Amino acid sequence: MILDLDIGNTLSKWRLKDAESSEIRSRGAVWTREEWRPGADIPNLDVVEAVRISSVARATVLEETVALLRRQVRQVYVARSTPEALGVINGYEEPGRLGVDRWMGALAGYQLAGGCCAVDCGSAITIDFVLPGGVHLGGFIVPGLRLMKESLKLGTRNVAIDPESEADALLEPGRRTVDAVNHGIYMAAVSAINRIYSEVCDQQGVALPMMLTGGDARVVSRGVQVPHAVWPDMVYGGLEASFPLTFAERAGKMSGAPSVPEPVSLEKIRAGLAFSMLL
Ligand SMILES: Nc1ncnc2c1ncn2[C@@H]1O[C@H](COP(=O)(O)OP(=O)(O)O)[C@@H](O)[C@H]1O
Ligand SMILES: CC(C)(COP(=O)(O)O)[C@@H](O)C(=O)NCCC(=O)O
Ligand SMILES: [K+]
Repeated sequence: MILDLDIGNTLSKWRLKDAESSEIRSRGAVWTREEWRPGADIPNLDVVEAVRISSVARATVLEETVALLRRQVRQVYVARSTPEALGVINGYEEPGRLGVDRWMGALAGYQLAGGCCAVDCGSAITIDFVLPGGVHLGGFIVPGLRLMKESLKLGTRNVAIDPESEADALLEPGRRTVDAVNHGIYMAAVSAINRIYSEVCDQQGVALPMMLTGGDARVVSRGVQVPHAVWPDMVYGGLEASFPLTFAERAGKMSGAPSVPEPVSLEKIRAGLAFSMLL
């Protein structure tokens, strides 16, 4: 079995993948914490022959996790943000400082679609751009839904936005604190994504396919007007592309990869921008 770890600032997600069939056997998430001890929530390492890790947690937490894993697992692969990988040129002045989850998302998006806009809706909402030739432009970081809610300190922290609620209901003015907060942070997130995407496509003269991932992707997706695909396992896709271990991965296949969304024309994006300027 292959154990893939996506350690974020809020949740540490894991996924067990069959090394022969490439089938996903199980998955889970535990709150990211300072020290890592295998508990009921981490799968039994006896069946694990390889671990692949994307982590944005503090270096010491990662080092400790890796040390613990190396004692029990033959192959441990730790993803790093590098100046170049798989045809993508890291756009950061200091490439190593780009969040590894963002780099994994960019690599997965590029392997799937070529040029793309990779949006990860987690503790933070990150928006990265890779041009058709593989040049990563860098990106934008916006507080995630939960962080925006917490920063308001209005006691609505535990009231999540209902992923099934109608999108346009979220466009209505809230008549209770929890609605005012949820509608507000939802609009802040989706407005930022829609506008940033349009501005960068306009600057670069290319309409890019957008992929959305992260724990809040489903909620945010309904408000994103840009044609896009939701790819929950996009960060894992970057691990599969970076450290291919199964037959399918060696053929470039990434689990759960969606079909590439057809972007709208550049003209339409520019018209939309011009219109928003008029408002
Ligand atoms: N099971 C869950 N427990 C807590 N938050 C969840 C859960 N599923 C989805 N979420 C939402 O996803 C967000 C965390 O998404 P995630 O992409 O895992 O963040 P990160 O990668 O920054 O740890 C939370 O802020 C919350 O809004
Ligand atoms: C921006 C992030 C905190 C997002 O992490 P996440 O929301 O997935 O927990 C992470 O990508 C990170 O720590 N980045 C390093 C700084 C940067 O990317 O510029
Ligand atoms: K994330």
